[in-house]
Amino acid sequence: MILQFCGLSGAGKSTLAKLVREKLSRKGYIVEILDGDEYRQTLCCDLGFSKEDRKENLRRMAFVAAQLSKHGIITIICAINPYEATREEIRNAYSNVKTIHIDCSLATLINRDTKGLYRKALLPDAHPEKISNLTGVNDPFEVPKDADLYVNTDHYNIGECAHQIASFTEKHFVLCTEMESKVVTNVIPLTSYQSSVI
Ligand SMILES: Nc1ncnc2c1ncn2[C@@H]1O[C@H](COP(=O)(O)OS(=O)(=O)O)[C@@H](OP(=O)(O)O)[C@H]1O
Ligand SMILES: Nc1ncnc2c1ncn2[C@@H]1O[C@H](COP(=O)(O)OP(=O)(O)O)[C@@H](O)[C@H]1O
Repeated sequence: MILQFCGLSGAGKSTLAKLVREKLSRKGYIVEILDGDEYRQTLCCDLGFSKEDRKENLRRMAFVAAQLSKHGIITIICAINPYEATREEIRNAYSNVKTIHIDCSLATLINRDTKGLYRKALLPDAHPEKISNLTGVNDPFEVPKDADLYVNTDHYNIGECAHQIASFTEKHFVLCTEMESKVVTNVIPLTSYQSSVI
């Protein structure tokens, strides 16, 4: 299973992914997080923030996610993932992909500004520290029309949001042997999966 998060910087993707991993691990699930921040320092260190580069970033992350997902690992793609076409491409390319929109208002994000990115993006154009291409400020975010789950981190606290995602994941988790080809065979009930990993 692949959880394709999307949402603006600071919306809570990494925080919630870690908490969801913690909650699900306690129940015997194996969860891996592919974090955009980490991938951009390693596998995707050649990429910037143009539309094409973001698309390529997601393509690589989705490929890795699918490799892990084939083995029953719940894999969270934790990236801004701003374009509908890219999200759709990932949904079409791999099996059991769920899109989770981690939403938060820009006003709250500017207030949180955990990485100082919003301050820099909002500087005057000529300022030497000014950054461009910050999603939600000077780069687009296409709101998903058909997210499988919508989580609002303005209105719900961290614990409540993590609970919403973990419950959703448990409800939709199936372990298949032929994930990639979309031929869903040998669906193993969770109970036998859990007893085999514990
Ligand atoms: N324009 C710009 N300039 C500098 N830094 C930026 C910019 N946009 C994003 N970031 C930072 O990069 C982190 C990873 O981005 P992503 O890989 O998730 O982006 S994308 O999915 O490819 O659109 C992203 O991580 P998060 O803050 O966790 O979302 C940001 O810290
Ligand atoms: N309901 C919430 N869910 C997730 N994070 C929240 C929430 N409320 C406040 N926060 C805070 O917002 C920040 C989100 O940062 P982070 O998880 O790194 O976001 P992202 O990965 O989307 O860039 C953290 O400092 C976190 O404590």
